[in-house]
Amino acid sequence: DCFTENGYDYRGTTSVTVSGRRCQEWDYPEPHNHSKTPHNYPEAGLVGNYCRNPDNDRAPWCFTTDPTVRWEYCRISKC
Ligand SMILES: O=S(=O)(Nc1cnn(C2CCNCC2)c1)c1cc(Cl)ccc1F
Repeated sequence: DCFTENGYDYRGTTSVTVSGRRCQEWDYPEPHNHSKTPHNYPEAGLVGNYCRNPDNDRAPWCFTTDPTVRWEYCRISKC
């Protein structure tokens, strides 16, 4: 799949980052405790560990399950 503009409206199911790391679940604070939770951002589609752009960055991203890498952009093409 692909994302338009900055992916703010991306609601696909990719959950892999550009480096191939796995995305952390948005509603779980491990390994990275963070403020981008489904509770705080109910309109952002923060479901499972799917790549999203809740803070209007330049592309969909996610926190990673690697404790040494807090977040990364995702492996999704621009449409
Ligand atoms: O919980 S967080 O969202 N973590 C965080 C750290 N970097 N990012 C980037 C995510 C992609 N867009 C740029 C910020 C998010 C977070 C946000 C802010 Cl404003 C401050 C502290 C913090 F912990």
